Amino acid sequence: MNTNLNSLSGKPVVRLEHVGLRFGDFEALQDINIEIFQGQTLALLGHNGAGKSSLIKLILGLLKPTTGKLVVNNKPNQSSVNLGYLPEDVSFYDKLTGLEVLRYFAALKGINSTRVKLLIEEFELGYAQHKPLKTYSKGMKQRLGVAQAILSQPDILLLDEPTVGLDPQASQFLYQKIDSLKQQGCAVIVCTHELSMVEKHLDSALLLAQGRRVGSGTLDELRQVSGLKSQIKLADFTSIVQRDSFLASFSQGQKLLVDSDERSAVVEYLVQQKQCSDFSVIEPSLESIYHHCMLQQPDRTESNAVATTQKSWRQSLQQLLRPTVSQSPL
Ligand SMILES: Nc1ncnc2c1ncn2[C@@H]1O[C@H](COP(=O)(O)OP(=O)(O)OP(=O)(O)O)[C@@H](O)[C@H]1O
Repeated sequence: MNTNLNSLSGKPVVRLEHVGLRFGDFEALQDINIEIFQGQTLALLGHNGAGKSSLIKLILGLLKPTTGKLVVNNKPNQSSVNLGYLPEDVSFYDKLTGLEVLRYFAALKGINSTRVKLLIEEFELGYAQHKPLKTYSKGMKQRLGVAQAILSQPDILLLDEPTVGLDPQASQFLYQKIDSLKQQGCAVIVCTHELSMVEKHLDSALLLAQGRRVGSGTLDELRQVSGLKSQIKLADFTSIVQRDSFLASFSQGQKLLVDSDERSAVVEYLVQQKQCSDFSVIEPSLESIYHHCMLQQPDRTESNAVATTQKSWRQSLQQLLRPTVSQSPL
């Protein structure tokens, strides 16, 4: 199945058709079909070992697909594409200063010093630019890492866990930068486990489990496909539901639970009923969609001798979620 990640405008800059990747006997990725668009952010999600970093390395050209076809920016190979990359564990030589690091990468890429100065300012590193990296905090190093990744003003930016270990403000800062790059037409691919943070910034998501696609699309598309219900909270729930049989038919606990295709009709009804105007709608979060998609997967680990850890991952997730999922789909 071809997963056109969304129907938003923009040019596809990355296309994978039936892409598979093997390491010896181990299938790290299987039958991945995606298109990634200019000016959009794709969140790449999945458990540890799902294949996210491998997919990023395929797009970068650091790995070659074992099967299928991968086209990046309509070019025959990635060496002629302007790509930016922040690896998972970014580490620079820590005796160099921030400025020296950026100058070094700029020289490698033939970029002038004006761009370096601009990025130092933009990433708020001016006060520390002459200090060695061993004195930098995690947040400063990540800001420097992202500045390095966008030195060449890439068409495609790949960020492998850019906000891991960062405080909420530092993460927010990086996501604001990512948003502004995307507005300039860059296609951004972010691999992360921080679902609530990325949820506010993504245009689409690809969910992987054990190397397979288990969900993809915009948040709305993922909500629709998951079948998870939205919650509607009413200020005066009990008295309203007691006198309204239509609303009562959706009630569960102290809230209304509605399918995505019922939501707008129920909201419209509430707006028309003047006594029920004080309400809020809570849609299924990316995190709940993620857990739902993961739990829908058949356990294929018996057939894959290398995947013992993935099996234990699945068991712990089931244990963790079983009570919540059985009480409420939200
Ligand atoms: N060079 C390699 N040789 C053999 N197996 C590999 C290699 N690189 C990755 N793998 C395996 O491929 C699978 C996918 O790894 P990958 O690093 O892509 O996962 P990931 O989703 O990025 O995980 P994490 O969230 O932990 O970073 C894992 O089982 C991993 O052990």
